[in-house]
Amino acid sequence: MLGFFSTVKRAYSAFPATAFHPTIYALSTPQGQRSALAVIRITGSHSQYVYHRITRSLKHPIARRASLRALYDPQESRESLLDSSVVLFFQSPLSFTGEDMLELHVHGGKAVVSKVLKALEALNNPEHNINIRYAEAGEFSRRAFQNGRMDLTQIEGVGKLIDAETEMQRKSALSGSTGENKLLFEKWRTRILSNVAKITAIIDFGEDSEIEDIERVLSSVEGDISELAQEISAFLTRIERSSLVENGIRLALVGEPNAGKSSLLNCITNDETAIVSSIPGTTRDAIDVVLDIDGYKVVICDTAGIRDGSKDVIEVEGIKRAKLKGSQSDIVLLVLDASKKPLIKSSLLEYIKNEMRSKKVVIVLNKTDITDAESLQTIKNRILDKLFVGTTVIPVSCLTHSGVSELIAELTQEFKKLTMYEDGKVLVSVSSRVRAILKEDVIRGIHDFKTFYHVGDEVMASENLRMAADGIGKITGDAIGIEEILGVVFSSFCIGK
Ligand SMILES: Nc1nc2c(ncn2[C@@H]2O[C@H](COP(=O)(O)OP(=O)(O)OP(=O)(O)O)[C@@H](O)[C@H]2O)c(=O)[nH]1
Repeated sequence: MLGFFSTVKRAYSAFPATAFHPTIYALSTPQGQRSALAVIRITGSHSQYVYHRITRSLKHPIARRASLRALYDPQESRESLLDSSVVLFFQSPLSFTGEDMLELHVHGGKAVVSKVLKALEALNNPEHNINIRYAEAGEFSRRAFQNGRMDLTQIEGVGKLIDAETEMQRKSALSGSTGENKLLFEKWRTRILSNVAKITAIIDFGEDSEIEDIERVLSSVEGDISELAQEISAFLTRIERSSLVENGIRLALVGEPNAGKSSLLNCITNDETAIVSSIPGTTRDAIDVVLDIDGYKVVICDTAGIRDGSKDVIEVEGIKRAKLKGSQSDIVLLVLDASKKPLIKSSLLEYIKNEMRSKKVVIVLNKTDITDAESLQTIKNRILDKLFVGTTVIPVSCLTHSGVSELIAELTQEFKKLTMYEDGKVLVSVSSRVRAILKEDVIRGIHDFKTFYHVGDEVMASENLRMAADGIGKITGDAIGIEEILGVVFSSFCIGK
């Protein structure tokens, strides 16, 4: 009996849902770049055919074994060697897409890649039912989804993993790509559906039951759903924190003219990895630099010096923008010139105290190389005791770089605090699609369930719970009518993914 079922299962799974779709191919490594290797992937029922034609081998490829093969142009004579390549074959269903898949690891020269791609294109022969074409964006992942190899959250997680630029972005993408989120969403869906089943039983058979039994079941449903709503809300908070990791923590350098803001930016960028080069505006405008600081994506903004009484329209505009950047940032670095008297003008002091009240402000006491130790200690005490009680003061010298590593260590602690949900809980990054469905379908469904539950309308209460469950189905791709969702998910993918 067991043998029969396992045979049936094998026969079924060996036949992917996309079996009659054209075989597709694409360059999976970056396009148009000279490199040691380039990987061309082919997926679909004609993958083996491609293998035979392009290697001129009559033997079946051995699955999951890398072998060195000469590649030939199938259209030309025996001498038409294209390249010598490592070839890997994956047999359906045990491949990324669930279909037969072939990988050609060719040399990464532009001419080699272009010639091999042309050779694959020439294998298209619709008259003989051999449909082979270049893949569309996200088509490999789409087939993986269609053949049940991954759900939508995993596919979106893989997309985020590929896009990750920093260590924290990589970490937060993992829960999606490894299927951890999928398991959590499935658990929620099952929990909601089991509560829907309980209410449905009461609607259908309630007349035959004792009133106390009905009330007991309904209140257990309400209790369980309330608990679940809290769990989902906590998950949403974790997602919100993770969006800081994804979009970058915004750090504004604010201070009076000549305090050393640009010098500090240069110090930090020298020490850390610049992910993207500086994005200049006009010389007096705010400048954003994107950095990787200890695994966190950080957008540092150098702003125009803030001072009163300027008549220069461009400077006035620069000051206005500097203040705006300060208020839009997550952390403000207030740069003060320790050698200057007064240390800070009252207008800037008031501005920081009033406008930056709700923000983390770190005071950077610059130019310590030209300030004696005694005065420095007096200034530090004055800041901590009078000017900005309870803030953090880091003395630095942009000239000698002293104190810069302490400043970076302090900032990293702040980044941790900003992005941490609860001790030990890792960040979780999901697509904006998933976030929207959780808020609009799932949380709203649960909210409306409670409203109808409290007025005693079990039918509408259960209908809204079902809507919440369908929302989760939309997230993972289990919902009926999924086609409209697929376009949204795969539109952001690149070719060969
Ligand atoms: N001695 C000393 N000079 C410094 C230090 N940091 C900056 N400077 C000098 O201070 C002057 C102003 O530095 P900037 O970095 O341009 O100051 P800023 O705050 O960006 O100035 P604005 O663009 O006018 O707002 C320059 O001459 C720097 O060389 C430091 O740590 N020690």
